[in-house]
Amino acid sequence: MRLGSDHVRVRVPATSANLGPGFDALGLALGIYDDLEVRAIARPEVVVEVEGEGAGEVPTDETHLVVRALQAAVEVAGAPLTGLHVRCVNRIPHGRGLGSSAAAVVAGITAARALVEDPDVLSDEVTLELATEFEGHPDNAAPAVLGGATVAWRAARGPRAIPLAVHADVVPTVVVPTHRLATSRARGVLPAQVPHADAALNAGRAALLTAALSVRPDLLLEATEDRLHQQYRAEVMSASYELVRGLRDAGHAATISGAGPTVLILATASDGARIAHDLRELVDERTWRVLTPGIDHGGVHATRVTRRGSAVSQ
Ligand SMILES: Nc1ncnc2c1ncn2[C@@H]1O[C@H](COP(=O)(O)OP(=O)(O)O)[C@@H](O)[C@H]1O
Ligand SMILES: N[C@@H](CCOP(=O)(O)O)C(=O)O
Repeated sequence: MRLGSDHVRVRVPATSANLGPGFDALGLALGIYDDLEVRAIARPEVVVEVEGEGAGEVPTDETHLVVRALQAAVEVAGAPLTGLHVRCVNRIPHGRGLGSSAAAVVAGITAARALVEDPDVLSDEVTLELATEFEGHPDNAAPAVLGGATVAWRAARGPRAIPLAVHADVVPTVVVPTHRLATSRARGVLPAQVPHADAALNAGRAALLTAALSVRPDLLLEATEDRLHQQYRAEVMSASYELVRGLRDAGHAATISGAGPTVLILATASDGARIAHDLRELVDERTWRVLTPGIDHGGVHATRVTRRGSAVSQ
């Protein structure tokens, strides 16, 4: 296969995974975005420019996560690629449980999809499959690809995901700490086994959560109860865990976002603004940021840039 374009732009959302009981399965796309501009160049070199989150920290050569995912996808498509120039404007904080690594991987694959002649070779399913290989779990990649809320699972034929309707009244708030925690570390403290009663509770709550999110937001507090991962992770994110407990005791549907340490609160619109206001009063603004990003409904989006400067959506 040949390249169909040599210049594309990609916008990819942040994601909050788990949503409490839906460990490695449920996720929600948030209105915080990384923007990328990718050019396939004739010189055999890789140049990466990064502005915003991760600038001066992530590599700027072929080991950059976006480049690795893009190259893997181009290889799947069987298209030739000599060199790359990638410019990233990053707004998704790294290592906070807001799916920055999944966003980088999904953006790279989606850039490849827009660059190659036949984008169908890199369908949503192939994108999810490839992204899950990079990530190790599909729950961030699924909403990053599809937007909105998703249920993702691993089938014998590979990872799969379906969208989940979200009630128009559901409003996410995220409380983002300044400190980071690698997802690998937060996965490393999880036990190999959990009590059967806890597993049973989580199965019930995850099922309830799909209903609460879509038709019964009044049940979000009960539906976001979890005993599978958050209490085990408390030792590596004590302040976040305490904040979740305090918010839940006050009646709010708070959870650790992804592998943490960000805290996610799912509220109804009437409560959302008040919760964000109260949190801004409560937390130390030197160490926490309170954001109400809204839900992203479109998922990752790419445009081909033509020589005349006009763009064609992918
Ligand atoms: N936009 C990006 N560009 C390059 N690398 C990235 C990007 N986003 C994340 N990463 C890599 O992934 C790491 C964070 O991944 P992870 O620990 O899974 O946390 P998160 O919850 O933010 O996904 C970063 O430290 C960086 O190495
Ligand atoms: N299910 C995963 C989700 C990790 O999300 P991230 O945003 O922290 O990368 C987990 O809980 O480990």
